[in-house]
Amino acid sequence: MDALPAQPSSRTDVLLSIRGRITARTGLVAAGLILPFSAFHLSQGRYALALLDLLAALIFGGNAWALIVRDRPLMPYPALVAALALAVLGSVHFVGGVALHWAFPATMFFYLVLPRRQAHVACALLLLSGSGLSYYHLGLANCVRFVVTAGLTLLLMNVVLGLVGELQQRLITQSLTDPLTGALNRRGLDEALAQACAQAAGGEQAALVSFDVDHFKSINDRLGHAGGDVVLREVVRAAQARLRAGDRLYRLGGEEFLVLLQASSTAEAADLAEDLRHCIAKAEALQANPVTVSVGVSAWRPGLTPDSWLGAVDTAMYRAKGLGRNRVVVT
Ligand SMILES: Nc1nc2c(ncn2[C@@H]2O[C@H](COP(=O)(O)OP(=O)(O)OP(=O)(O)O)[C@@H](O)[C@H]2O)c(=O)[nH]1
Repeated sequence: MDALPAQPSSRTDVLLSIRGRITARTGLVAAGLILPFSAFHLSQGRYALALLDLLAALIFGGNAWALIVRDRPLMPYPALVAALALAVLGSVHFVGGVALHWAFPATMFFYLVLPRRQAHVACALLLLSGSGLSYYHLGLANCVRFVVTAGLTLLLMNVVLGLVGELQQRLITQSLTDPLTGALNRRGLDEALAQACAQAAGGEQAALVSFDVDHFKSINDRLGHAGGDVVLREVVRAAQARLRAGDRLYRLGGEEFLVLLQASSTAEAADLAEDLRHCIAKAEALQANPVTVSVGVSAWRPGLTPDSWLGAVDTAMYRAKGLGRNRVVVT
């Protein structure tokens, strides 16, 4: 059974959703910091360098402006990175090896605006050319210093991004999971149903199974609320043991659950629902206090929307209740 739908991880692109904001803010700060250098070089008669810094400040500032006002960058991020790398190397050309200091914030910026792998490549290229220039301008000892400190900067940046990715994954998992039972909660359900409807309309089969614990109030009355919680956890454990990879189990609230079955016809979903009812009734951990469930089944058919599909399976489940509970009703 799928614990969670696929989510972005530290291995994919952890900054995807906040890249624009990061780029706009760092761009504004960078433009503000670089402009005084341009003015200084101008006052010293170093016109080429003044122009280079002015260009870099305009690119950063213009890009930040476009992100803030139009919500999209002035130039694609790889082009921005290339411009920045050229500005760093250009500074070294005009000022000498000391300008290699710019390579440190530049490489960190690369990791903020590019996906990890692209940033690795961009950093490798900049550091390779930077170490060549460092050797040429500053000699072997300073070249080694540059390579080691730049390498450490990259390492630390990757550690931070790795931690961000881990925390992000943990937050996503927590926000989509019911803390009591470990089933999925309602949060991701609307999206999953909309996706399943779209796929089903395209020819794939899908079905919903809704089940509700019978007389759960009296179980709570007998065992206490904590005992009722244990029962809910065991019900989920028994159900999960029967579900297949790709099936998703949601806790809709209280003692009501929903399973989204991929690639299932009405007959297959009905069989699985019957198995679920049986597995829960016979669950070893529940033998001291056996529980039964009433189950509704609804395979997707043309015309069903996420809401009407949910309504259909709910109606089937309530019919199972009305017919005496502990049974499966297929709609
Ligand atoms: N232990 C526990 N009880 C809960 C939780 N959420 C809801 N409940 C209880 O579940 C019970 C649900 O009762 P009802 O909706 O009357 O349904 P029922 O007794 O199962 O009766 P039928 O569904 O008609 O078979 C209520 O007593 C709620 O307080 C929970 O997280 N833990």
